[in-house]
Amino acid sequence: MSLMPDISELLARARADLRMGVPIVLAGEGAAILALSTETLTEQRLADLRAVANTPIVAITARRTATLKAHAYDGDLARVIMPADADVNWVQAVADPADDLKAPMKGPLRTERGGDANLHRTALKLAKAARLLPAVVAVPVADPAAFAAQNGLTMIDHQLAKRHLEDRNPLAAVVSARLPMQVSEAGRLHVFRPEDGGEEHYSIEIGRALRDKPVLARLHSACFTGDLLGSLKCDCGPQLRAAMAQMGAEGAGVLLYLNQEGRGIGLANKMRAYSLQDQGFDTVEANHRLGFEDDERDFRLGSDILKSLGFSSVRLLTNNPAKIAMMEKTGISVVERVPLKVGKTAHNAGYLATKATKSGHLL
Ligand SMILES: Nc1nc2c(ncn2[C@@H]2O[C@H](COP(=O)(O)OP(=O)(O)OP(=O)(O)O)[C@@H](O)[C@H]2O)c(=O)[nH]1
Ligand SMILES: [Zn+2]
Repeated sequence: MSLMPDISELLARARADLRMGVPIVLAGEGAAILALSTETLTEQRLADLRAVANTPIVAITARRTATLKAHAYDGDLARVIMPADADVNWVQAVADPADDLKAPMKGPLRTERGGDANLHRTALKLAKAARLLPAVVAVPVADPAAFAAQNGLTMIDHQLAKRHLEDRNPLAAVVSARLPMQVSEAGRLHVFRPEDGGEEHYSIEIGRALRDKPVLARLHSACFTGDLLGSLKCDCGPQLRAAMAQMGAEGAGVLLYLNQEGRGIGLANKMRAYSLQDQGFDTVEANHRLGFEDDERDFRLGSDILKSLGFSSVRLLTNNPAKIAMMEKTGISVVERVPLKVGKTAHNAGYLATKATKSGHLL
């Protein structure tokens, strides 16, 4: 018998540690690093890191590196060498594009060439999964197991982590209950929880959705600003309401409400992106300047939930061809694409046009 947490539980702990500003230990074969999120870094922790090894690296994604005009010798990421006198402000200016235009970085950034960046790559994936900026400060650490035990830190085995981060966490159906709604009195809300205790996702059944026929379905990614606040910057709120209205009118449908705020980067990062959009960057450029890809969502989640509810075929309400492709690839057949062309405003015309030209959305 062992009460030890497994790798998915340790990764959940590591995400929480990064969010709190506590370092984690990533142990690979023959090498290990101590890593901290740049976003939650303090001068004290930086000094502590330097006491462990006086050679901190700031790992950033190649997207962020391109904006900083540095070399990403590691391909998808770069290991920026910290000058001896660099402080937390310096680290945060590397990681966070908020002041890129106001205070361009002085001098070229030096990045590591050669050596192994695998541990840093995994640390960046963890920062993204923690919905933080994708940037970490890291130093090498000898004897990682003893170091983690002495300091009470979470230690992650790199090989296990790498494999686990590619998989998705199995979802458990937690509870479902009747929910009469304006669009249909026959509603039912199901709550799904990932095994690692991560963010929950919801499925809302409207009317009587038969399992042996294609169901009218929508995979809706959470948009706090659009869904709840009536933001005019996107089309999410009107799309959500139009999808539900159509399901109500047809008498059946299933709405998946996926907690993938900001195309999977989280609300804080989405607001960072909005602030860059006010500096003139479009929705895709803003994501890249922050160090993210255009879209960080995993739509396999949607097919997992549909399958667990017993659906295998859908009429999908979407303008996004990537959602259709992912459904088909993961065993849900899309017999029809039902367009959702609502919610165009003077504020979001540019956003919708960018989605059409850069992300292949159908206008
Ligand atoms: N990063 C980022 N996310 C945004 C921005 N505007 C909206 N979003 C997010 O984009 C997502 C939109 O999701 P959906 O409407 O489900 O997806 P879609 O890819 O537009 O596809 P369809 O609506 O199905 O056509 C939500 O998670 C929003 O929070 C933005 O400017 N930047
Ligand atoms: Zn939105």
